[in-house]
Amino acid sequence: MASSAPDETSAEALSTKLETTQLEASRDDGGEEVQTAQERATDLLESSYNVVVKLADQQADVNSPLYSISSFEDLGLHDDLLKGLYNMKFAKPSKIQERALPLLLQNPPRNMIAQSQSGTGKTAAFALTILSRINYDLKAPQALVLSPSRELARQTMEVIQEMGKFTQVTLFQAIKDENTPPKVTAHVIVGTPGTVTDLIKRRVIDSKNIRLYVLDEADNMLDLQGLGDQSRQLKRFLPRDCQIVLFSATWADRVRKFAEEIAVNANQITLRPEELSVDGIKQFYVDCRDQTRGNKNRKYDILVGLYSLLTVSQSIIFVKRRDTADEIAQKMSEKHHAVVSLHGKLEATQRDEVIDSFRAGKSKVLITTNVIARGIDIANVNMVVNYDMPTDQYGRPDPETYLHRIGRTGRFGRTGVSVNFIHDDKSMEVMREIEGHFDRRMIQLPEDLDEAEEIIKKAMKAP
Ligand SMILES: Nc1ncnc2c1ncn2[C@@H]1O[C@H](COP(=O)(O)OP(=O)(O)OP(=O)(O)O)[C@@H](O)[C@H]1O
Repeated sequence: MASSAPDETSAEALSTKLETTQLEASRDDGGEEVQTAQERATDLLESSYNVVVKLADQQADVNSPLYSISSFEDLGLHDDLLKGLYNMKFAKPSKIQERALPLLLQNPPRNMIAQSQSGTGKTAAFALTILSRINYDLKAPQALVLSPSRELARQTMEVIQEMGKFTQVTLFQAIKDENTPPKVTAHVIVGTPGTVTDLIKRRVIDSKNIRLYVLDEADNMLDLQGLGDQSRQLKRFLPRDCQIVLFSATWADRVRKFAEEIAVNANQITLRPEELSVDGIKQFYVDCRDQTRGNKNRKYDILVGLYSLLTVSQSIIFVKRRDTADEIAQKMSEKHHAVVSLHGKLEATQRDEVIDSFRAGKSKVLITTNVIARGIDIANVNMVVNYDMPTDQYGRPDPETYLHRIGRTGRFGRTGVSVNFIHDDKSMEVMREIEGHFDRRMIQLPEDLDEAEEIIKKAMKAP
């Protein structure tokens, strides 16, 4: 990398700018356990609801996952990367960045299994590692990032591109239906497991120089119920000394052992389930059970009723089935809501159009299945609706998916609201189990939708 002189985007200039910004913050429980050798810490969590967290506030709450004692300069990053970070208006590292980066960058490289609450900046942690480790003179793939969905792969690619703006980095997007050259020479490959496996097998991607293998949403990527096998199989194509980095907000016990098998002797940063909820996200439910009146559409009527009252900047509604997503989207469009639906049945190009239009704010409500439950980062999403509670393939409660879904709001210190729609005793049971898992009570919204709207509105504003 060419060295760079600090310019008007320097840390000082940036922090002065930040200190003049009006922000609010609050604190609550949460925590983190860093397990390099014996080091352990129990932490609290802070949330704020503006774009950046005021430095002074962060310093006041040492237990926030957004708090750190270091600066990016302290982490020994190259000037070109610092410039990239300032350009993205990142003033200070979050806790996961502060803790993970020195471990990720140590030599000889060590594997890493890391956990941090949703929206706390895991992507930047591995993106900076990648950009720090590349030999820019070698025109060959050196880092491979796998994501569970094309939407997340595209987003991650853009983040690395943006962060590496002042470097010579080149990237390749290995997702279905992309134009593929005969030979990929880009430094970094970001893709989904199926397409990457196919390209490696066809030798379009030469894996011999890959020194960094990152599984984002790694629990999902290693879970046999998820994308398991391909991500694990891919390891055999990689050099033996390749550094393996696994990141997620959730690590169900059943997948942790796979993680430890694939990332041997890894440094680990872990959280307890009760520390995982982001306090900026206020969790509600509405009881749509209707034993007396026999209104089959009650759940839908409440949904539309709420949306006609609420002023939400952007929101995501999660449903179980693709046809439900389309059906609700159609009905809500008829009521003049700017709605789109996204699920695995759409063509790749359609999926790209839908998510791009939502990201650009052209559509306000995105109705989707679990395809984008993970990782998607859209700042204006201030409400998530679980129209159907998340369950696994056997109908059992799926707390991990729940956490990822609601984590599409309340990102990096912002506030957000989640609302669960409970339509029968089974869905109530699922919600209660999820409450127990995270040790969090969800607040019931009143039947009167005007009152419910007031409560939601207040929660969206409250720090
Ligand atoms: N140090 C920082 N300063 C300011 N903003 C940051 C910083 N680090 C990350 N962000 C921003 O915070 C948001 C969330 O980051 P990111 O998407 O990496 O979260 P995550 O931990 O990967 O979440 P998830 O678990 O949902 O995948 C992004 O918009 C990112 O640009």
